[in-house]
Amino acid sequence: MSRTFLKMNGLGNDFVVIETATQSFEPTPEEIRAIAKRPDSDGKGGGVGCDQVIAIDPPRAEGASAYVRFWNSDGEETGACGNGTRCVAWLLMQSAGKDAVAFDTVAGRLSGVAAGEKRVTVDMGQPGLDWTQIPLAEAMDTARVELQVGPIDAPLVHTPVCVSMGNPHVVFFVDAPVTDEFATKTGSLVEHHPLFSEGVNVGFAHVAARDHIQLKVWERGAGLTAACGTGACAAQVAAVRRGLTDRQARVEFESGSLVIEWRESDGHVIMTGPITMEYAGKLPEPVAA
Ligand SMILES: N[C@H](CCC[C@H](N)C(=O)O)C(=O)O
Repeated sequence: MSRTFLKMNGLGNDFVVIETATQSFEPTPEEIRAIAKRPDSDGKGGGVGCDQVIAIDPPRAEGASAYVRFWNSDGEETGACGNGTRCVAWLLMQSAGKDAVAFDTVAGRLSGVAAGEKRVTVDMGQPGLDWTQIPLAEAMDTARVELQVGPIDAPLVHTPVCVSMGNPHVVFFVDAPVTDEFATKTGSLVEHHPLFSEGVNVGFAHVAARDHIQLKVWERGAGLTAACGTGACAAQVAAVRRGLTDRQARVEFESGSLVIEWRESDGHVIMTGPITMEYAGKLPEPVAA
């Protein structure tokens, strides 16, 4: 029997969401890639098409409503997905008729609360700031990483900040919002730089005001996405570390904004933003190996 899924997005960063209480889902990287492949991306047909695939498994611990797994469209599993976390929190609250929920991921426990019509606030926990938490391949001050891209005497971007939100992020501060082409060219160079032992999500952040960042993210294993929730969290944490923004800021993508607070009291990063339910569908049967 073919498996059902929900197609959702957070500011256009889109997901295929599969609940596994009633259907099994233990995908190979090839199966993830087949699901995530954009239809007609290469004229050879495609799958559903998404940036990430998300599994909502039955809970494994007291107090959690579920255990959640994330995969990038390249087939690799990742530890966090902010926009996806808001979508999962919304689904779990809807099905329980509640306005608060907690669930577990490989990166730890996350909690969400309803924040209005199809809007969710998620506590993303504390950021990882030590080089071993990003992780980096060598000891370094993550607030001023010795890395630059482009000509030595006129680098395109340099001296970024690194932050882990359960997944690795490097944030370059830029004087003006960057184009898709710049983010693609530069981000794809940095994504697999040897300094980042597990790869990295690459953010280009323009601080427009002390409460306003304009951001574009080249995602590890997914490329340029319309928005990136953990990227927005990382950019705000990076900006506060550099003294560029106050503790709460609006992080704006071309597709819309998230509100991110790096809470002074407990160091948790709180993200608020919209979710979109697109449609329900059936997965094609996996090709027999
Ligand atoms: N789109 C996701 C980020 C996925 C991160 C993934 N690209 C990784 O390898 O860490 C978000 O909203 O946070």
